[in-house]
Amino acid sequence: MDAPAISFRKIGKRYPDGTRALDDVSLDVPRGQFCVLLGPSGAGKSTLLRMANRLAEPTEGRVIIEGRDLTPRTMKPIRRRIGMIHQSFNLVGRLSVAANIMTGALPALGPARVLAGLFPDALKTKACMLAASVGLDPAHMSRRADSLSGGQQQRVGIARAFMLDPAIVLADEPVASLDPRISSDILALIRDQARVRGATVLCSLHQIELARTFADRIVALRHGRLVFDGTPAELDRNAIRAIYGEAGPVPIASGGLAA
Ligand SMILES: Nc1ncnc2c1ncn2[C@@H]1O[C@H](COP(=O)(O)OP(=O)(O)OP(=O)(O)O)[C@@H](O)[C@H]1O
Repeated sequence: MDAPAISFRKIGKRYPDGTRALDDVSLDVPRGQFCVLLGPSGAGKSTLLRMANRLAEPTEGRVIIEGRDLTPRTMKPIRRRIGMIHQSFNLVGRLSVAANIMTGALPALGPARVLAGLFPDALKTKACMLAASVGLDPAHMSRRADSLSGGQQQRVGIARAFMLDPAIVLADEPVASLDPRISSDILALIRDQARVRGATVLCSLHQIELARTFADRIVALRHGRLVFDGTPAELDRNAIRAIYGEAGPVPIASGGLAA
């Protein structure tokens, strides 16, 4: 049987200032799954997600990607297999949309070629194809990234994440900086792009309704511990209370619920 795309085994994380962010978290994400991480602010979602490409290091436990232990030695080849989508897009505002999309090839090209803007023609063709598939107009390609709307910038972020045909996409609150009205469009885009390419998605969210709509599976953290693991249908009132406590999640403007 295939190894899971991502395995977290007994993960603990204590930051240098003593903050205990994660405690004994074990989770297998099978290949092709759209797995959403829920939990109140400070629950440890970002810390766990960032461990999958070693942007954060566990103080206890193991991270295994497609059957291989993630270590300083294996990090480079494994990072080529992983795309990342950020909450605040993380684009270089003064660079063109095309250049931003092509920076997604950095793990393969290396920083020197990317900084010099030396992109092979095949990558330029691929960037155009990806831009079209995320709904960007060809006229956008030469525009500065910071001249685009937030929703358009996140489309650039999604195209960039798929540049190296990743097996895994990590999406860290990808709609938190966006107008709630376009959050569904952006999540649908991530899900559909991943589905077409057979990629696994681990995505942290604050909005329960969006999690229910898009997730194959929902996993939740509270105070750094796993407190829920089930299908969207299993995320009932009791589960929500276990995740967010008596006060419950905070309502947000879209009519959905946020932590
Ligand atoms: N670099 C750091 N140094 C010290 N503590 C940190 C650091 N990064 C995160 N933390 C702490 O670790 C805990 C988990 O943080 P994390 O960002 O993973 O939570 P989260 O669930 O993603 O929160 P949010 O939804 O607000 O983004 C919090 O208490 C946070 O303050």
